[in-house]
Amino acid sequence: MYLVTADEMQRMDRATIESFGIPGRVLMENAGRGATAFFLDTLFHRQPGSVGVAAGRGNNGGDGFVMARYLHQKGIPVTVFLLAERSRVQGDAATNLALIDRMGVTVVEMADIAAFKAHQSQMHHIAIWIDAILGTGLSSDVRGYFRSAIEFINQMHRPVFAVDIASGLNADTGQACGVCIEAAATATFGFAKAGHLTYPGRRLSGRLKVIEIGIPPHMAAQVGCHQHLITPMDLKPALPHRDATAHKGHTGHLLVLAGSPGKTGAAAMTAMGAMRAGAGLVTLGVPQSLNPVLETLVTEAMTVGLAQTVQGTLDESAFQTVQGLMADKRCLAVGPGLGTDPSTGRLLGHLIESATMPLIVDADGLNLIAGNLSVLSKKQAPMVLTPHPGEMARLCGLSTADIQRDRVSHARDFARQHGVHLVLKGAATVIARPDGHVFINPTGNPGMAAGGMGDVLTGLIAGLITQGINVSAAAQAGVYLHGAAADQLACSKAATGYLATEVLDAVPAAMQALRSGEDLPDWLFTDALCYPMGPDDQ
Ligand SMILES: NC(=O)C1=CN([C@@H]2O[C@H](COP(=O)(O)OP(=O)(O)OC[C@H]3O[C@@H](n4cnc5c(N)ncnc54)[C@H](O)[C@@H]3O)[C@@H](O)[C@H]2O)[C@H](O)CC1
Ligand SMILES: [K+]
Repeated sequence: MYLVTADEMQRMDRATIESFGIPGRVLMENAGRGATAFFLDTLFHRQPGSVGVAAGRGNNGGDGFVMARYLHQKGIPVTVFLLAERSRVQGDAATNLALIDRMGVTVVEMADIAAFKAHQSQMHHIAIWIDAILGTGLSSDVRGYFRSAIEFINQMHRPVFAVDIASGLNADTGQACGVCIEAAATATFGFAKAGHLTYPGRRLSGRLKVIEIGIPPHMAAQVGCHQHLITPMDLKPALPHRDATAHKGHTGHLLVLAGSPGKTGAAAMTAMGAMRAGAGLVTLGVPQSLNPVLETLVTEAMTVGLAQTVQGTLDESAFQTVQGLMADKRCLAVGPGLGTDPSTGRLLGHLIESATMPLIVDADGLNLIAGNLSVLSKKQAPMVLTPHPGEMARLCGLSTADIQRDRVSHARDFARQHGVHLVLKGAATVIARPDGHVFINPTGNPGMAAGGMGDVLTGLIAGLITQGINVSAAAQAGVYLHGAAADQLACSKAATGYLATEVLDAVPAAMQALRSGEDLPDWLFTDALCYPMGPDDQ
């Protein structure tokens, strides 16, 4: 499912009006009518009461006027608080303002902060707010009058319904521009915006529904949109298919190189992640002194002890043996618990240069290449890197806070520059392809902030590649299934405290649910997909 930027949305909006002759007023009408239906379903029927529409002077305000009209027609008490001089409202918004005037909707004009303050007592009676202050036209940090108005609405602690996007939220990055409405629900138009699905925007948007307003769907590809939300519908066709006559020789063989003293669990969970994803065979190469431990830790995978350094990490001299092991493998996963010995780093360099099958690098593997990114240009086969924000910061020579401020751009730029698939982990994991397309994951929950989860993910992605599906689809499906399995545990067990090994065990059921289940609901409970599954379930 496409996710769009503010600029792409504006271009689609314009193209729809100009090329198809659909008037802007019709789009605004569709937007306001669709938003009203979602507003009534999701917030109003639970907490009926007087409605306040906080409206700006642009088209976002115009959508708010349309909503006020529909609510008024239904006999719902509604007051429009216009945060601008009437004379500054223009175009379709002005047309709709004139309409509600004629229908007798109360419009309170508050041209400046003084007028706003003068009407505060009237606003205290509002039970539920519609935020139509700023939409995709937001162009800078919110200051002055609008900042005070947004803070005032947030401080009232009434449910807020955002029109298109919570006012103050950057539609592209999901960051608050100085201040932002904290919405309980958002109706957005045409397409979800990238900022709705990236934190903190995802939390600030509440429940999100995309309202169809008449923009032809093919427009997204036409204007060059390159961001996507991962959905079951998109994933299903790419999942590995298993023939009735399949045997383990058909389902692929993976080589995992992982582990060092004190980090044997990472190696075991990576291998088991691949098995849980359905890989036919997994061989786990570990420093030789750890082989006896791994033999008992993993029952289903085969293990091989390899040459080690004095610190007990994999040694460069293991390369020849590893080359032999690589001969019949469909995928190579390197990094979990590997340690950062320079000799291990040289071994990894040789692997990157020589591997002819997809190679996935995680954890210490990433730390080992962070100081030597030029090695990436020597790769022969597709590579997947799976950094968490701290590892990404090391790869980019930036701080973690820098990365988190614009996760999508950093992931996309790195993937493009180095020709790799980049999985930037964390809430709303971002997967960037070398061609610049970016995929955002809807599944997962804060209970996953625990040791071992990343090792499981590496195993899942590697296990899917091993079964022959393309690298991009494997990265997306692995990330989605990892989060879906954890969501299942968060619902059935507890929000925190479940273990990475339990996520492993929950993967097959998550895969089954993905294969046979439905698409995402037509609205998203963006902050926790697994909790109430419909507007009436809360
Ligand atoms: N997507 C569609 O096809 C449709 C969208 N609609 C709605 O239109 C808005 C976008 O409307 P626009 O008039 O371009 O901008 P806004 O209403 O978001 O902004 C209005 C106004 O605010 C000023 N402004 C910008 N930034 C700031 C700031 N930081 N502080 C103060 N003021 C600011 C700016 O100058 C603008 O003039 C979209 O979100 C939808 O809700 C259509 O109704 C239907 C088609
Ligand atoms: K808004």
